[in-house]
Amino acid sequence: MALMPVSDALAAVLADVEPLPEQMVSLDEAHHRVLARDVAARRTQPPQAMSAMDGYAVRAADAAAIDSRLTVIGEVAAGRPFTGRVGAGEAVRIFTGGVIPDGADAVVIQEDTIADGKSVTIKEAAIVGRHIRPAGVDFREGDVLLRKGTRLTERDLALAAAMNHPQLAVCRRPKVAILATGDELVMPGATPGHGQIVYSNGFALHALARQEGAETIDLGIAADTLAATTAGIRRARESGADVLITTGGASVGDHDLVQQALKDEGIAMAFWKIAMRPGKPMMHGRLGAMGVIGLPGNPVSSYVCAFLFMVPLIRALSGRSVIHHHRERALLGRDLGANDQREDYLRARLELRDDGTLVALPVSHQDSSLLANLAAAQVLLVRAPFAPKAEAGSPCEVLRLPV
Ligand SMILES: Nc1nc2c(c(=O)[nH]1)N[C@H]1C(S)=C(S)[C@@H](COP(=O)(O)OP(=O)(O)OC[C@H]3O[C@@H](n4cnc5c(N)ncnc54)[C@H](O)[C@@H]3O)O[C@H]1N2
Ligand code: MOO
Repeated sequence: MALMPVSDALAAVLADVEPLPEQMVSLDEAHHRVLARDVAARRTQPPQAMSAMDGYAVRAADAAAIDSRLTVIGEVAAGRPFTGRVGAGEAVRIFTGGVIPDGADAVVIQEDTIADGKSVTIKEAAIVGRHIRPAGVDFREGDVLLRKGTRLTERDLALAAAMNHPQLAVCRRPKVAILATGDELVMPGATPGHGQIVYSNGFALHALARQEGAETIDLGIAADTLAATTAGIRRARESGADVLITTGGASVGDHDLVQQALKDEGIAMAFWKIAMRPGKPMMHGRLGAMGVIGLPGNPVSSYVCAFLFMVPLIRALSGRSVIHHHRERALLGRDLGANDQREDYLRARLELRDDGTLVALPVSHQDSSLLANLAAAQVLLVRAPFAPKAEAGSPCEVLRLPV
């Protein structure tokens, strides 16, 4: 198969992907979940005009002159409205959040009054509407304030609560099973034997998937045999995973068995090999209802491909309306040579200059095994296939990596 352009590969990964079914969750469980439906206010907020300050509710006309003296006929606190009416020459003691009594059209703050038993002297002229929050100034019953596809922030939760929703309809979290392959891999903390490598890819993949709202299933490390790889793939299906992510064994070597195992299990392979660097040997297909992304084993290739393909897939399954990474403009921090047929995703540091411009400085060693400079990078600098050489200071596009 020929190398597939990155944009075509991404379109294939996302083709026909539908948001997962909805479920109701309490507000406590809804943080960072994705709304499956629009949410309309169940009440008007505030439901009545309310005081924004502690002071006196008055008729502005009676309190327009300094030293006006008004009779205090009652008190209103938050949750305890005053049932009477403020008439000429009268005032009602009021506290923040109290319902403005009938007849009153202004609040004079406590600091601008002198209270004297049953009367109050006004020391600052009242103005109609001053310190009053009109009914519905925040929102009205029926207003749609949260949209389907929104990933709920903590602020959205407060708003949903104020709209009187104890629960929200969200999409089920995607289940992402992660299977590593490689005889050479040992877990962190072990003492690696000669030629052994410490397993690292899965830690980034699980964390990235979870950060995007997925539930992850750890299928461990399969040995480089067809039987072990196939067993891992079967466990993914049995676990009900929506997505299987494999890492390693994606290339052309004698021990690269992932593609063969997937084919033996009946995968409908959409592509293998992308015109990108790092990440060329990535593959994608569907095994029944389960989407499969076969990531390359090189640690940086594995991460960059997951960032570019797994993340949008998880977002689409989660029901998010915004699934694509946002490209930002920056200036190139150093000269770059002409590019070949592979779209490049260069690890780069991002600097903010005093004049507000962003400068992306690609690290000098871009080998796909180098995790230290992946961790140190803040962005991936995107270079189109066959981009001509570019000088420091010329415009470029970057994708910010998660913090
Ligand atoms: N003749 C060719 N050789 C290679 C090609 C090619 O086109 N022709 N492509 C190269 C590219 S590009 C990549 S990327 C790699 C990807 O190969 P695999 O997916 O088969 O990866 P492995 O061989 O299994 O591993 C590569 C490397 O990464 C280490 N690794 C693997 N898994 C993990 C893990 N979970 N944690 C940490 N490190 C891991 C592994 O030990 C190897 O060192 O193929 C090139 N070859
Ligand atoms: O695609 Mo590989 O990731 O160039 O090393």
